[in-house]
Amino acid sequence: MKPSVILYKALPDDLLARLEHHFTVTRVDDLSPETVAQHADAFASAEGLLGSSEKVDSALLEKMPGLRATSTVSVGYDNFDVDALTQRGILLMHTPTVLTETVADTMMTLVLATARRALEVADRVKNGEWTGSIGPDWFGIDVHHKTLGIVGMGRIGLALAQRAHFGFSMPVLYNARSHHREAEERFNARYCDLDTLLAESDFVCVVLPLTEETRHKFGKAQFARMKNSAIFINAGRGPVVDEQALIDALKSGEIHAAGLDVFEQEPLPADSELLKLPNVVALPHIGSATHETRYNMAACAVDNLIDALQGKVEKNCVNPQVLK
Ligand SMILES: NC(=O)c1ccc[n+]([C@@H]2O[C@H](COP(=O)([O-])OP(=O)(O)OC[C@H]3O[C@@H](n4cnc5c(N)ncnc54)[C@H](O)[C@@H]3O)[C@@H](O)[C@H]2O)c1
Ligand SMILES: O=C(O)[C@H](O)CO
Repeated sequence: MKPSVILYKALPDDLLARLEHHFTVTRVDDLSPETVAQHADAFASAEGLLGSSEKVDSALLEKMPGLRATSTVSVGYDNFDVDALTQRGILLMHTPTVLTETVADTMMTLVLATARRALEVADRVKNGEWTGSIGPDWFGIDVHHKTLGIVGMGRIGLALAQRAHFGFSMPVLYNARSHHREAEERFNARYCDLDTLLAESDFVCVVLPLTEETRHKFGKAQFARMKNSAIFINAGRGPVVDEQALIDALKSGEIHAAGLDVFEQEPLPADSELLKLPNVVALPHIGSATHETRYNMAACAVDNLIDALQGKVEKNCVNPQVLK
């Protein structure tokens, strides 16, 4: 008999067929208590779980006593209680690498869009305001040769450093828990403490995971250390930033602009003050959202679940200690 799995995300037809070749699949809309109650038998007997963007905590695991592996269609896994999974011997698989270049492109998009005010002036054109030669009130600021600071020098940080160094001749600063030799050797990136990075960077680019250590790492004090001309970019996780402190810093002129792909609350509420500020570019968490990359992430997650339930895990595992 095939193992049973719960699928809580839509998959392309060929990937669903691949999953169904290996498993008996129960498709659900979400992991809410109502959905779990409605499909209680399927949850109770499932050995695998595949999807994204839903909380997987002890309360859910209580309802899934047969669970052996979870597979998320994302690299970030802050919505999983990793300790609870590990204690129960359940593998957590994720999708690093396949999305790295696409997310770095998104971050560069935010750098360019905020510096050149691309969305703001394009809206003015659409509103019929381009009626003569444009003046300084339409101008942006240069990106090339400015200093770009990266907080979170992992896979995506490294791909951003590559773009900044080779594409835009930007000096790259970075802050990390340890030196990143490849970033230093290939992209001439300079390690510095966070306060120095904040004080010297023209663009402060954050691509940190959300952990207890990084929650609200950027608040009033950090924005105060940045240049008044600095542009703040966040594509890691929203709660890494104290959003009210960011709004205050943007309104008071403490910093110049912000480009954001992630928010404390997602979807960003339509009445958020961020949306009233002309110097904010807000994207709907599209870091990895291209057709190619979202397909590759889903394929990776399907293969990860097959590997995990067949005992063939060699990569993409968050808690490999479960295997020992
Ligand atoms: N906006 C999006 O759509 C999107 C897409 C992909 C990833 N992400 C986010 O980006 C994060 C990073 O992805 P990645 O593939 O580069 O991961 P990664 O693990 O390769 O890189 C994360 C880096 O952050 C560093 N780090 C962690 N805590 C730190 C701290 N307190 N101080 C300094 N550095 C610290 C780690 O050492 C690591 O080098 C993910 O965890 C996810 O939350 C967002
Ligand atoms: O972590 C990730 O992979 C992205 O944020 C998409 O959810």
